[in-house]
Amino acid sequence: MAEYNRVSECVGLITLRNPPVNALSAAVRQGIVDTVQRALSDPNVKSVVICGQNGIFCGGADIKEFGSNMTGPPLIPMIHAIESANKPVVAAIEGSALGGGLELALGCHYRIAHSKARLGLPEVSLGLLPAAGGSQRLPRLIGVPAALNLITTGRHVTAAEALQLGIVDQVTDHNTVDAAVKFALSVAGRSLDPRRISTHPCPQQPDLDALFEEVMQKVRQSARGAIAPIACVQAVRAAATLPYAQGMERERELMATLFTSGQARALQYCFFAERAVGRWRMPSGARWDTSKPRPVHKAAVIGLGTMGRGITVALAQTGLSVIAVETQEKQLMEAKQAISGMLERGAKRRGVAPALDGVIYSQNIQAVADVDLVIEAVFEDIALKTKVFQQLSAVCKPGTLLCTNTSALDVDQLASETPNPELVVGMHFFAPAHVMKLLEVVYGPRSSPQAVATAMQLGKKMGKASVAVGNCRGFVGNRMLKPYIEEAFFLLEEGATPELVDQALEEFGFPMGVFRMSDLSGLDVGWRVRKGDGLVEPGTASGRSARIRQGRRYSPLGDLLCEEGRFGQKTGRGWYQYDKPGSRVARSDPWLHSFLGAYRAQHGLVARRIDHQEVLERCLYALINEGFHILDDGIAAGPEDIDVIYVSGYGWPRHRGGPMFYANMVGLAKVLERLEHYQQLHPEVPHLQPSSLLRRLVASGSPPIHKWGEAIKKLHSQL
Ligand SMILES: CCCCCCCCCCCCC[C@H](O)CC(=O)SCCNC(=O)CCNC(=O)[C@H](O)C(C)(C)COP(=O)(O)OP(=O)(O)OC[C@H]1O[C@@H](n2cnc3c(N)ncnc32)[C@H](O)[C@@H]1OP(=O)(O)O
Repeated sequence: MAEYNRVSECVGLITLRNPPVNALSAAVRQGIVDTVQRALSDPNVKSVVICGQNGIFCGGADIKEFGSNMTGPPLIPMIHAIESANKPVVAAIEGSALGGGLELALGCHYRIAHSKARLGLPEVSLGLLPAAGGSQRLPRLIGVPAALNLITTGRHVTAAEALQLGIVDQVTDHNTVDAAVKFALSVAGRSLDPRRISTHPCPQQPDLDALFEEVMQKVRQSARGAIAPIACVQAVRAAATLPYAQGMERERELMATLFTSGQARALQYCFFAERAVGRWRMPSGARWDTSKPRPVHKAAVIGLGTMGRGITVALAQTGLSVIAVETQEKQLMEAKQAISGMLERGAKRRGVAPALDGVIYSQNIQAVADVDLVIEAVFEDIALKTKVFQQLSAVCKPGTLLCTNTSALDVDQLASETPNPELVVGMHFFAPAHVMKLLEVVYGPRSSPQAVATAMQLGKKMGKASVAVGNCRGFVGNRMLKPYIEEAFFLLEEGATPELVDQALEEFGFPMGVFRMSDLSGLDVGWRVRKGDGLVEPGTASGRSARIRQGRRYSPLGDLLCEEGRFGQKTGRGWYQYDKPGSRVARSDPWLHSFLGAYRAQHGLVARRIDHQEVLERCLYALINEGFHILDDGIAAGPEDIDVIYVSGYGWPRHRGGPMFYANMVGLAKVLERLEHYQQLHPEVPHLQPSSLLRRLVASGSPPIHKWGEAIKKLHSQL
């Protein structure tokens, strides 16, 4: 769909019409081909302007089409036809020009952008490269280093940066189409040869080989196994070293490999999953589009430890007034300094003024009387939290939403201790709360839809990937983490080392393996939880029976390390050793290896050879199996909720789409078969017992992930 009008007598105006982002669907491509042809064949038309409706130029190729048989005119010849036109074609860029949208603009002879527009080639984040000539035209236009940066990171640039880089010719604060029409009139009749980017050589670059080598090394390191960033470098290299036609051929070959790769499917799934989680539903039937959030202008944070500080910063950065409460004076002063520092650094990075005045500090809980929403972030102790909630219920104005940032305690129990349980939800942030993208919004049976809608909207305002989940031990993320960590402990007992387990997980794509992560977050955290659960016993007992607790296999390895004072990085010793407490570089620790040897001997365990595949299958399939239980219990509405939680909060490699998508890619029957295999070998490990949902899905023919909802009626997947 592209509309054609003649304006100012001799300018052909083509408007892309495909809400919401004017993606280049088959119909839009056909519309462009037809209207360009019409403009070029009209003798009264001297120049052409292409714009998009509703303030957005174009969000790129229609990603939804990638999963189907693509029909309609292909992009590349369409853009070539524009570039080789004998009348000037001007792109009027408002809103966004991304991916194929920018490639279309690069085929035009001139580009005029509104000052608020954003431009970029984000294909890499979808597992692709700019394959409608973008990888070949952009380096020719702005040079190899800048093009490499934009194409390998996929970052969006402002109009001002685009002007500085030479991507656009003019930036306007006024009506972009009017400016483009005026511009088009002014250039009518000029020679277009110098404006055809594909005919330009790439700007000369000294030490080209060294540059590509350096960038490739950097990209390989940060890609964690993703193939698209590497293909992006290869495509730009082709632009720098080959004639345009050959460069295009290389672009096509590289794209063909990426396009059919599982990684592109996974990354595109993530794109849609992140949007789908905003369309939340509760088992009661309450849903995002029928639940109106309450306005939140003023919020409060109670407790200014690490989490409370980060939450205060996240709230203040959205422009809210925040009352930050900490009863201990010394803590309050320290927190004020830390929060101000974080706000200042964040503002400097974003080039804005720090919201220091947005935060009012108080030692008195009465100060929160007129806020719209409170986030409690005191120590994880149910008695303390209950007391705080009771105080808040007495102090706050009627209707104030009471949120708890607990990561482990029972949100329903807390709600039941207040006179208005419908106003209570969990807002589970991840440390550091002003940086980490994930927010679990935890509803109980009595939470009102309005309370959930308000917390979800606030999460979105803070730029979080907010996922609504039901209340259960560990919610979604931590509940799935438990079997993953337990399997890693069991693998150590059976002969693995922390290095081996971590290497397998890091090669899979996690930024850190389970043991390095445990050292970072502190071994004492899990120890405290296990003590609370009555699982920790003195470490003198030996044999198999000493490793069965509460009727199931238990590994006391983490407890034994804690008894030695090895809490991880903060004590300089954990699963690894560190130069000094607080240092981050993990080194193999011979003490740990002999400790493991002695432990195995004490318990009559014989070390065996364990390979990466077993590590991955046991850790990941145990985690995935718990994900199926969570779906079956109705704690998550669909697999996309789990996947977004794992990709945004737990370091699951995005190019593998999240645990449930990964299970779908591996094949549900295979996951089931491997779980059954390990369950036979380890009958005392309940989390290896395949979930009945997994069995039912396999029995119903292992439908693809977006059809799980059809097979299992309880799911409310929004994919
Ligand atoms: C044998 C094999 C041969 C292989 C050869 C195959 C060759 C194929 C030829 C391809 C040529 C390559 C072309 C090109 O290089 C590839 C691309 O262009 S890929 C797309 C690149 N574009 C993007 O990544 C942009 C994605 N979108 C965004 O970043 C944002 O949506 C936005 C545009 C900045 C707007 O943001 P918001 O206002 O916040 O809105 P939302 O993000 O919530 O989006 C609203 C709504 O729109 C849907 N949507 C957005 N972009 C697209 C899109 N490009 N295609 C389809 N749909 C899109 C989004 O999903 C939302 O809908 P909802 O999911 O909520 O229903």
